Amino acid sequence: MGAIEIDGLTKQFGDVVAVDDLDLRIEEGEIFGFLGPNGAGKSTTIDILLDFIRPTEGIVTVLGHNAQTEGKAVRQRTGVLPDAYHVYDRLTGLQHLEFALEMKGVDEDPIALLERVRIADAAYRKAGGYSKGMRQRLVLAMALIGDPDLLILDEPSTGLDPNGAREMREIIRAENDRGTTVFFSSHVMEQVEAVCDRVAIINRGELVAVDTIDGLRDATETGETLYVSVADLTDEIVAHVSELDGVGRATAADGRLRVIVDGVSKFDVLRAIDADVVPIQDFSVVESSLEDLFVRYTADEPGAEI
Ligand SMILES: Nc1ncnc2c1ncn2[C@@H]1O[C@H](COP(=O)(O)OP(=O)(O)OP(=O)(O)O)[C@@H](O)[C@H]1O
Repeated sequence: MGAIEIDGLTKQFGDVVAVDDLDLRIEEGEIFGFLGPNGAGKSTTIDILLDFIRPTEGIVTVLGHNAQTEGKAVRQRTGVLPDAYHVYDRLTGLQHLEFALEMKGVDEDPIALLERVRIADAAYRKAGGYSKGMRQRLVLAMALIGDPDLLILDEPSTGLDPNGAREMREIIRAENDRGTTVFFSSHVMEQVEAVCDRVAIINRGELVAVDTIDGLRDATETGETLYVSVADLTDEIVAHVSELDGVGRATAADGRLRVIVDGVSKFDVLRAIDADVVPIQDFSVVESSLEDLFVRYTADEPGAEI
């Protein structure tokens, strides 16, 4: 049994197809990243997993329960960090936990939960004075009540500084070590690359890739990206390079050309850029990052940036 099984899921809002015939299976014990550009259908899919909205078509099973007919059983065993969450400014962190424990009818030590998300030292402070990252941890602590088998996190790194993002990764790993399956959506590619066993990329509601990050690299022609420095990089140069033979995609990145080579040798492409487009000052070849792969799978226009 997979932790999450999505079969033929479609969701339409009027004319908008938010999710289009999606099939996806997340195994128990995985840390799974769910990626896609703005409007790709991530939150809609998550809302269907939790039965906040109903699918137009398809069947979704979470922890062996039909998400639509057995939503209560799903929610009992699932902890959620929603995209938009609310904390009560006048209640302390501890009071939030006590309230949530009572609502769930669970007898656990609230301080231990706050320790797991590393804000126990702020237990007696009002949440109104918490930083964004502390609020996020507080909501995560509430999600951990009852030791859920599955954690669903919608953009858990939003608003966190690099230290906060690293600590969020450590918390995700620690929960996973306790046996929890983690399914999270994110735009922060480094975060996903550092922590996920597998990822799915969706674009315009459709699944475009699902694999390990190494698997995604292997599935692209070279798994490598060329970075080329030229004197004055303009949109015209990017467009011209995009049209060269053997160029899968060309974009501008930090003042350099980022070129994904498709089916020919990197040197042929470098030679063509130098001879036909613009003199090359310098170049480097790097293993494709998840961000490179994401651009490759989701950019609809040549030269488009994420
Ligand atoms: N309640 C709704 N009514 C109409 N259209 C909706 C509704 N909810 C979502 N959509 C549309 O469905 C598509 C998918 O939206 P969704 O929020 O699932 O994307 P997302 O991948 O979570 O995006 P983001 O990364 O920006 O949060 C978008 O075109 C969005 O406008």
